[in-house]
Amino acid sequence: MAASKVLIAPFEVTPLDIIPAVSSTARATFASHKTKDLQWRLVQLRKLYWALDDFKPSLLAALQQDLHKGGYESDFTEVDWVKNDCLHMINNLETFAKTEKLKDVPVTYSMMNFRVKKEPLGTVLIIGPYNFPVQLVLAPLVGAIGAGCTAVIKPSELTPACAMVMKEMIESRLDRNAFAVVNGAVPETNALMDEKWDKIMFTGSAQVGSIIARKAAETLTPVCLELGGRNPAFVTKKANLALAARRLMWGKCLNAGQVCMSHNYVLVDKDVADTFIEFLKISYKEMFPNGAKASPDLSRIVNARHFNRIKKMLDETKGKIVMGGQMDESELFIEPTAVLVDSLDDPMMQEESFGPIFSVYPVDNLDQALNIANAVHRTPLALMAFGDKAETTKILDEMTSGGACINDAYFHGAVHTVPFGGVGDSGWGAYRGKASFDNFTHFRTVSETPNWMDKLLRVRYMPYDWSELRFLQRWTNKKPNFDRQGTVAKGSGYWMWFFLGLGTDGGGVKGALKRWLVVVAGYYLSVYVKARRR
Ligand SMILES: NC(=O)c1ccc[n+]([C@@H]2O[C@H](COP(=O)([O-])OP(=O)(O)OC[C@H]3O[C@@H](n4cnc5c(N)ncnc54)[C@H](O)[C@@H]3O)[C@@H](O)[C@H]2O)c1
Ligand SMILES: CC1=C(/C=C/C(C)=C/C=C/C(C)=C/C=C/C=C(C)/C=C/C=C(C)/C=C/C=C(\C)C=O)C(C)(C)CCC1
Repeated sequence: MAASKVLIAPFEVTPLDIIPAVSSTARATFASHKTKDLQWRLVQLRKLYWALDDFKPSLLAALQQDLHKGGYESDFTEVDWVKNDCLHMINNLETFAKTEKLKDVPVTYSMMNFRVKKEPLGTVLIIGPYNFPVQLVLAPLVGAIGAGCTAVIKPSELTPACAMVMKEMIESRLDRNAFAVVNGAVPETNALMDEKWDKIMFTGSAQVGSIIARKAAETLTPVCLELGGRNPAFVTKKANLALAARRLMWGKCLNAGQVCMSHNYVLVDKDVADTFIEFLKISYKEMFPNGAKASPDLSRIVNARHFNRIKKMLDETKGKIVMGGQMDESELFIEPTAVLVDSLDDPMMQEESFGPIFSVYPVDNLDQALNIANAVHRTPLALMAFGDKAETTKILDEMTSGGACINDAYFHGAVHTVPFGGVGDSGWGAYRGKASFDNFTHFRTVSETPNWMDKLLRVRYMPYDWSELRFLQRWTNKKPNFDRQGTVAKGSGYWMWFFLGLGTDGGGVKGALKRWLVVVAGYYLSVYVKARRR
């Protein structure tokens, strides 16, 4: 799609003195209750869908201008991706928003209609990063609209063209009193943080995330934090090395590796390290036959500061560059680069790359790989595992991460309908699909006591009467099926199931059915054999 002919307004910082009014307008709109109407929310989501369609040329041009992001990636992972997200919310909103009957209620209270009512949290602030400047503010917005919140968005100032197009798009197409965009950097974010919000959703670095969380704590404002991490990839001897190399290369080349989930380093079995590196080079050639610099498909680094941050990692590494290594500051170009390292202290292991460079660290075995990965960063945002079933199971069992992908680069985080989020210092909370709705929703438990029940409720009123309590307890308290050592006691119920299930408690009902099947088959076989003998 041609993106070059579109005119984008120069970046304009929102004046600090209007920020309180922007926030109070959004709060007043929420207080009017109009956002609680599902039809109102659906109309806003439908308008956002068509706004994305109509503004697509401007958004693609802005992504090209800010990040040199090609139209293909911009459409696939930003504009079209959010359109699909919008449709998913529109198509499922009624189900997500439905009041749910609570089933885990003791029979004693079952007539009190316990339920969970889904209520919008209120007015929320969405702060975005630069790497997917459209997706990472608009997907949270889809969740906020779906949940019935009003919202103010603060896009990254490092992608000014995207910020300006989104401001125009949102404020011209959505309810202006409910949704607004504030543009700017630290002073504007600080001014926004001085306002009262019902939730803050922040996507960005762990360093700024902790500033936001600290400030939010002063007013006990809940936060959803989507942060970064030093994400490991594991490649064992049993992995398909060619595929692992190709898929990991994709993960490092999409958006020039400026992807929060992409691998920082690859822990590869030392016996196959050389072969793996050869396959990386082959994949590079296949993806960029004329070299990465000449390709329209490789984004550039967002600015000189980040270019120099990445360059410094390469300058300071003690490792050996085994693929790539070219750079051109005038174009903010960095070639997809692999560095063979042998020390945990290497900057290529310790710092978040957030660019097209990664390290390859040969290991003796999977246990060593897991020890290293847990030492580098115990709670990364993502983890990628290539190996056989037993190995990938071991990796998932012995190391945590926000999300994980087996046999691919971060595909668990590429789909708009499934929950996405970090763990520990890589993030708090999740969103996307139903999780986006839940992220901005208060799950309010409601019960309703009928008038006629009052006689039954006598037991709770003063003056207390021990005999009434004992009576209630005799009828309603459940008995434990375990002793003081924590061992499950084998009572009459256990033995009944033991005999009916033909011995052992393994396999549950399915196991018992299988055993019965064997017995019945054996019986018919013996009848058949006897009949043949006659
Ligand atoms: N988990 C995720 O979904 C996810 C997605 C994308 C990026 N990230 C992470 O984000 C980082 C890169 O993005 P970035 O450089 O735009 O992040 P950043 O933290 O520098 O900036 C994010 C936002 O915070 C604002 N900001 C910056 N400094 C601030 C301060 N001192 N006080 C208040 N606000 C401030 C910026 O204006 C921007 O809008 C990487 O660490 C990456 O891993 C995480
Ligand atoms: C061919 C037919 C079919 C099968 C089609 C298949 C299997 C298609 C596969 C498509 C793939 C692999 C698409 C990849 C998409 C990648 C995306 C969208 C990446 C997204 C990246 C994101 C969101 C990044 C986020 C970054 C963050 C959060 C932080 O920085 C059938 C089976 C459909 C039948 C018809 C024919």
